[in-house]
Amino acid sequence: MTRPLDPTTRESSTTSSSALSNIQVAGGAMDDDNASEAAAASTPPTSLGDASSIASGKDEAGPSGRAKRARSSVNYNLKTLSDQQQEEDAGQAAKRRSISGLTGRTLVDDAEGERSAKPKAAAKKSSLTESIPADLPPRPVSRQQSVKDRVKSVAGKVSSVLGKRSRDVMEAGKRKLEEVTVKKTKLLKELEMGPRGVLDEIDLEALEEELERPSKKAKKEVVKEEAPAPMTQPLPVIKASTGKREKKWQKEGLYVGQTANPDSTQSGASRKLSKQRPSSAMSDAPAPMTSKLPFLPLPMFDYMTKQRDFVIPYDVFAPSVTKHHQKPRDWTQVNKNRLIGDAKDIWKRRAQAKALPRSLCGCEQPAEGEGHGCGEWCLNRSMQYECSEENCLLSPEDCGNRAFAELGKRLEKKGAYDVGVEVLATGNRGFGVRACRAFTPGDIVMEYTGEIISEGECQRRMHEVYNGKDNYYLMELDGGLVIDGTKGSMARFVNHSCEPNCEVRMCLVGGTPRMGVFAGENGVKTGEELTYDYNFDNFGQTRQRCYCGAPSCRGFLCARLSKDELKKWQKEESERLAKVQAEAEKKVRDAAKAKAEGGKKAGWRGWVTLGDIKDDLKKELEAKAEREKGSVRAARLEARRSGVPLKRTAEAVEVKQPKRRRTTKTVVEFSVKDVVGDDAAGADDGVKEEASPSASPIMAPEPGIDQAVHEITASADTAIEPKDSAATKAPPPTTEAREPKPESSTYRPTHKRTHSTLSTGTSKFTEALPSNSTISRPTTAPSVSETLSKADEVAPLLASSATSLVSLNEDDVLTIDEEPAKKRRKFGEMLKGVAGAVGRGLGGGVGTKGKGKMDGKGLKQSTLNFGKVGNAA
Ligand SMILES: C[S@@+](CC[C@H](N)C(=O)[O-])C[C@H]1O[C@@H](n2cnc3c(N)ncnc32)[C@H](O)[C@@H]1O
Repeated sequence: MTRPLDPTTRESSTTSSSALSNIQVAGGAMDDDNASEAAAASTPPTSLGDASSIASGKDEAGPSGRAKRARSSVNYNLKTLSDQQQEEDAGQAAKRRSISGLTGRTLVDDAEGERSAKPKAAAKKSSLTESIPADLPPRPVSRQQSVKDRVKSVAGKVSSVLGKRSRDVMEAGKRKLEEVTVKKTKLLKELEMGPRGVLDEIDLEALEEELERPSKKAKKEVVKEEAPAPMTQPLPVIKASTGKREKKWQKEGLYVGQTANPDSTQSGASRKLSKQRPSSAMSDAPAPMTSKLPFLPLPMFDYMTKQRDFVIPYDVFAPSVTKHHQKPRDWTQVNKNRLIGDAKDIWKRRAQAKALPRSLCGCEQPAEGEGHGCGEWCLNRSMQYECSEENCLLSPEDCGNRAFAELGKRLEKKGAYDVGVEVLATGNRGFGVRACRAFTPGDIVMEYTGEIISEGECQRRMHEVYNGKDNYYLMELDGGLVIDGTKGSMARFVNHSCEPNCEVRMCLVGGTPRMGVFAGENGVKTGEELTYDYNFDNFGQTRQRCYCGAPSCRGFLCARLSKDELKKWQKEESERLAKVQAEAEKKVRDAAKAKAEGGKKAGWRGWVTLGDIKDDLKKELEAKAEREKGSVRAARLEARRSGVPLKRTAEAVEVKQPKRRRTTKTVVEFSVKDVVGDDAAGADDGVKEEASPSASPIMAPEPGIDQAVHEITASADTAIEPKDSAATKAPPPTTEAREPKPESSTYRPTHKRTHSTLSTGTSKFTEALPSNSTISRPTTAPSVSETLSKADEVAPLLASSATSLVSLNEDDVLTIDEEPAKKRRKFGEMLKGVAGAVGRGLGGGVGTKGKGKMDGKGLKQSTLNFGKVGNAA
């Protein structure tokens, strides 16, 4: 017969209750399986034999209706144990109670106390006892919670604390429970050996606490176990702290934080969806997804799970950052084709021959949302005709084969975005073209325009005009015609690539062939350099290296070379390089050799070594002395030295003095370079003459100044003639011929000047000189020493009789101005100064620009424009 179990009795204690009975009750409170085990295991050995216990136990268990697993080794009869319990004397019970430490009082006292404290419970119990048949032993009531109960409640607490977080926490609790069960089993085994109050040794309070507050280690474990299921996108790597907080930048835009492989985290439906979604040719962005992110997904990700057309509202346009960068110089931009020379005839003939009746392409109107018509199968398109009103029934909006018309409309707007391209310098390939907007596959980017020439003209230009140039802009058009983009559109700057993003196609627009640069099959992104495959069979005379940088680069601006060709080329190239190197080395050796020989001729054009000048000077003085041997001049000089006057010849006496005349202003300008000589000067300069046309009576220049002016201008004049010409070799006029000169006698230069009539003879001062007339700088001129010696000679003469003031302007031009006699001396001084300056230049080493200031003492601050003077080494 079963007895109803009042839950309150489990907590209350009766006189008959004991520690042992507690165990029994606790066993009853457990689930069925454990109950039997616990009951059996927790029952202490009886005084009865084990066999009878087992037998009676079996008998008693039957009616209770509880499933009891038979234990092979030991089983205990609860009923027997209960009876026995009742028969135990109070002393024994009190002893046990005191051992248990649950209360300090004896069991009897305890029982009595409890009875008085809980009369209701006792009354209830008595009523219950009354309802129980007398033959049944009173049910022992536990006054203390069983170990298992407590463990369970602790586990419950644990799970209530952490349970919501994870099942794993529960698992941890379960493990603890098992541990406790093991401990308990051990304990009961010990009890089997005799009651030793081992139970009391278990610190249940501590255990409870331990379970309530898991250790740090346990916490860590829990956190570890709590970590969410692995995500497809690896979590950011946490670096060892450097003590400094580093900012973590997001690498990309919208898709940051998404997994790299959305499939693994996507639901079946969204996986399917993402497969259906067409991958954008223009974007590398991963497909949107909803994954188990550590944070809530942004709203846009929700939108992205739904399939819909996605249109970027506007094309991204990057205005040029190279606006002020280097721009091509020799480029005349021409945006329309121009027929040149015989190309016109070819064009006409071609037009006549091709004047076929046009037919309609017959393409159908595209359905709503289907894009453009006149696609791949358009008849016009396949024949390289552009559709127009004449050959296509579709509207311009619906037709997809009107590239040039579209381009025309775009360019009409003239905006930078509409043009969409810009020229910029590339690193190693000259100029190139960059897209400053995106172009979808097949879009026309620009037209290749220029001069349309015939093939014959093309060959001629190649050999005569562009020979030796690095860049050619010749593009074959059609039917023996070529577009020369030298004067053409921006398309001429498009470089070659072995993996291009554009292609060049010819199209007949209204019967006229036009070349266009079209975006390739992958389109063109903003900022990309436009390229197409030149596809040269042979690019110019030499093979040019290709610097396109594509992985499949062919290496050269030509069709791919065979292995043999490549080997041959490499051999030739290495030979050529070796030759160039040898030449360079030879030059260096020669220079070193020349330096070792004393620096002679070691310099380059414009440099004169000191040794050269000294040698030249010496040689020329000797030659001059030789020339003048027996000359009138030599005689005169000798006469001066000796003090014996020179006897004048009859011829000389006959020479009439020219009539003195005065001009208001006669300015003769000489370049210092003309004075000091071309081999020293090295730059173009002129000798300017300026004279007032109005002649006024002036003093005729004295023979001395005439001679001086002659000498100076002669140095310029002779320079126009080759040095070895008869004029320069002719002996100088005799003294008799020059001083005094007959009025009619005029010194005429040995050559005709076309642009200037610088007067060199006295009578010529009467001539009206064109104002600012200039004598071009001679290409060859007397050497420095020649000029210097002349200057030395001329100076005293001028000092005594010159009528001109000579000044030197910024452009190293000597200006001779007619001035009162008191200033004449200065000319001589100046020339001396020139000589001095030359000397200083030689000593100082550098004289780069003819420039000077003159004061009473001579030329100051002079630097002479005959290049660098000094030791070239
Ligand atoms: C039609 S032009 C292109 C524009 C040219 N870069 C310029 O500055 O005028 C062709 C020339 O550009 C150079 N070039 C073009 N593509 C090149 C490449 N991939 N590698 C090396 N040079 C290239 C070659 O000198 C070639 O002769």
